[in-house]
Amino acid sequence: MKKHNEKEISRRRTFAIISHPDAGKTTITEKLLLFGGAIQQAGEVRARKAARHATSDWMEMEKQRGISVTSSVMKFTYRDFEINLLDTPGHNDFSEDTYRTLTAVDSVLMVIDSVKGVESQTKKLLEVCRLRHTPIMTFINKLDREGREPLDLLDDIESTLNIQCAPMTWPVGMGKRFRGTYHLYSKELTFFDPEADKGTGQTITVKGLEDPLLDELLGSQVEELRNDVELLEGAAHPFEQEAYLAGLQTPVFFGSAINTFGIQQLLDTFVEHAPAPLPRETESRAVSPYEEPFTGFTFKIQANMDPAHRDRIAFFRICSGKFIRGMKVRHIRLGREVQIANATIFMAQDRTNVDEAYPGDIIGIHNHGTIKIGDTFTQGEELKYTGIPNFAPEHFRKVRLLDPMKSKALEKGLVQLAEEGTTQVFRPLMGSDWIVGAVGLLQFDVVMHRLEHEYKVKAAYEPVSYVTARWVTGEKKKLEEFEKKEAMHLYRDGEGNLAYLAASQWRLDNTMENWREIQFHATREHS
Ligand SMILES: Nc1nc2c(ncn2[C@@H]2O[C@H](COP(=O)(O)OP(=O)(O)OP(=O)(O)O)[C@@H](O)[C@H]2O)c(=O)[nH]1
Repeated sequence: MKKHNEKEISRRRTFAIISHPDAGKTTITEKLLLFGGAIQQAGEVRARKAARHATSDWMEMEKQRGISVTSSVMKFTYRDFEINLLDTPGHNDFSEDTYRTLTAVDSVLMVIDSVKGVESQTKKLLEVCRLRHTPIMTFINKLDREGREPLDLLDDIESTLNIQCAPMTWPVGMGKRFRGTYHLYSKELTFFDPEADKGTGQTITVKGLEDPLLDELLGSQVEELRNDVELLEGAAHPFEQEAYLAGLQTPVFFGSAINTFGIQQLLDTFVEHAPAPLPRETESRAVSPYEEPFTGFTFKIQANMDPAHRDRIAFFRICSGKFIRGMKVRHIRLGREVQIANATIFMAQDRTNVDEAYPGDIIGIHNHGTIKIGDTFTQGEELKYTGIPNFAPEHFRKVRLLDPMKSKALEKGLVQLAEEGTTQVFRPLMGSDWIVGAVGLLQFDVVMHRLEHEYKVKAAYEPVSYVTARWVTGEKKKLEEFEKKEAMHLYRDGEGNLAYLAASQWRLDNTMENWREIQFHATREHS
């Protein structure tokens, strides 16, 4: 098969950073952008983020919507590579979008705080990567602080996340005694020097660990390094590109992001080893990025700046072919030809109109609610990309309508907001109160605010005792029986799919145990 656009595709890297809040994601993003020349000084990303988080009040956040759109995708170049870094909202704005973004990347960078080890949010995000065998590169951050023993950290990653570690660099000391890292493959010793440009002092290549030059350079700390590396032989794995690409092994780097130390090593290995855009599955076949016809899918919808217009931006991942402004494409779900006259590409600093784009790139398509998450666009072929699911919510609220005359408007608002994908809505089989479910708590405030301002509906939340949900499917008769017996806990989501809500994990496990013929799903593909 002829490889179309080969040069452009092979130099693209599309990835996201996964980490627990405070591990250093923003700091690393900033340093990566500095290397890419996309920002001139450290602090720019943080300033934008601070503006976004200055208040948890949604009114304020709404003013900042433009900012969150721009920082959702950051495109920059490094050496000859075109890099798309997709933001995974953390803290307050953690939502289903955070999970779904991971379905649109080709690899991820996992950041671990050396003091804290593997933390809960990292674990959750990694589970999502596992669904697609996404390749993972690891950066262990904050070596300038007294953290856990490096061997202990590798053990934590291996056992908690069930992935092999292949250390690429190894730290010499930590905290006040942090001297730098030794590269296990290039045999380079790189000195940490917080005073130097980019936190990095001299780099000296030695002949190996036994080289007496190391004794001279490291003094008494050389034994520590030798002992650690000897222990590594039994405890860790040599780097294997295939195992990394299969998501079975993660290459590990050590550094200090705030001091820019270790970032360039990481970035160089990343562009050289991380995968270029990969083939993607559709319901009928896998599509290679090198195919000539243009195809791709939507993974995120964001309401635009002006709430009065219900204008939305669909974040669209290109999977094959070449995008050219003004091109006609087929919107598969609607079975309609549409012209994409106006798309946006997200540069690290701002948004610009895009004239052409390639697989791996993310473009923003303006629309008035016609595009939904998971929608496929092609140049004619009937394809539907898979693997862009909804994720089961973890928080729930009952919605109480304050003006009974507005029940239609409430329904419309809840369903439309759910279509944007950060919340889900559930209508009970018995009773009439809607339930909103979300992966992150801030989304509840967002829904209330938008119901009031965009749909003119006044409502309030009431607590409800659910903690988890599963979509259920099964053979017709069994499902009817299940519906009858469990009706109190059964709901239909915005698209009419049956879902079971449970008040505890124990309750869910128990129900699953009792209803073995019913299938319970933690994710649901878009119809
Ligand atoms: N000592 C030390 N502190 C660091 C390092 N990297 C980041 N930090 C600090 O750790 C804190 C969190 O860093 P961020 O980059 O904001 O972390 P984040 O993961 O983006 O956090 P959220 O945006 O809250 O999710 C900040 O105070 C940073 O200055 C490092 O290498 N060493």
